Amino acid sequence: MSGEHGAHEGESKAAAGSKQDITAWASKDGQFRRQASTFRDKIEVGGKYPPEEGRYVLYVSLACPWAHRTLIVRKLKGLEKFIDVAVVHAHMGALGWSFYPPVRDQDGGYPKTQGEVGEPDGLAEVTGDPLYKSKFLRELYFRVDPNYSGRFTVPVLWDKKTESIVNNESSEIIRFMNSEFDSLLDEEHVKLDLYPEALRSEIDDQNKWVYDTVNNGVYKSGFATTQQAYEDNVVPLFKSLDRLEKMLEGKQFIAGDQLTEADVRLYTTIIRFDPVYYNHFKTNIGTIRHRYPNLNAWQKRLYWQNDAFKSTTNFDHIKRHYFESHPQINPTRVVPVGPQPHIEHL
Ligand SMILES: N[C@@H](CCC(=O)N[C@@H](CS)C(=O)NCC(=O)O)C(=O)O
Repeated sequence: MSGEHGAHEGESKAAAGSKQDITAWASKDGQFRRQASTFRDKIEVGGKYPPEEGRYVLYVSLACPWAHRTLIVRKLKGLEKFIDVAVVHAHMGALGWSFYPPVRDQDGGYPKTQGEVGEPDGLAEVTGDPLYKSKFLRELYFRVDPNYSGRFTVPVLWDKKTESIVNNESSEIIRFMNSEFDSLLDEEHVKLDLYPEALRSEIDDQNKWVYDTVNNGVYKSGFATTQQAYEDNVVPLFKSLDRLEKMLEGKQFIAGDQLTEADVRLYTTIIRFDPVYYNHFKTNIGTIRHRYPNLNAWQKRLYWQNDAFKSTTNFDHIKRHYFESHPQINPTRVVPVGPQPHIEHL
């Protein structure tokens, strides 16, 4: 279950020091490498973190595809009474995720540093930090480990009882959400198994290449700072989309004939593709809606026919986050109006 983000751990440690500008993403060779997550405990029956009503809080950004996975699975499995949700603001500045809008410069733009708490700016669904009224997500990490030197990422699954982080790796969080609450759920939610025994090897296989070339592939294309690094990633990304398009021919779901975590993990990238990645990350060999009819139909079915997908998809947060938070890519921070609609109707 581990290892999704394990490949390049040491590499970005230095770049992740709290004095560094955390928006300096790429390595010297122009390639973006995602750092491994640090907190890797699990919720489990009889374990240190047992399933218990009202005990946990999931800190998320509605913009973030990794956090989005956990929100979808929380809804699909009916875990609302066990796990509350806290939502950060969409803008991420040099100090990382914040629970408040940043203070704007006199000209209305965002300042380079972001130490101050700004006025509410009308972005709906930002909850702030319900537990500690923190200004920045980093405060939670330092609460647990004052010497923490990794990145301050969402999602964070927080335990109210021990005041600690259970886990900050989405691929693991969705796995224990899928199984470890079952003894406390109604039949319908127990029945929904997103990682069924019979499909595990198929799902594991797909997870590997989909993670590397699609989920992370869009970031590796978008954060590349050399032509070579960009092309080295954007081409495999579209090869994988072509492959997924073929896999979905005459099929409803990615793995087997049922909804699984493979659908959840792919959806959070595909739903952001036309509205954001296509132009912001220059992944513009084609759009989902024009080049990939099967993928488009698949994302529309999930969005329009399953509330766990629709109710957790917030295009305001998604668009504002990317276009406003990466000045090295979009210095004006102007947010494009299209595509219209963000997702086509069925
Ligand atoms: N290992 C993580 C990756 C999470 C991640 O990279 N989240 C991004 C937002 S989409 C983040 O919080 N980045 C902040 C940073 O790296 O400083 C997971 O899948 O849970």
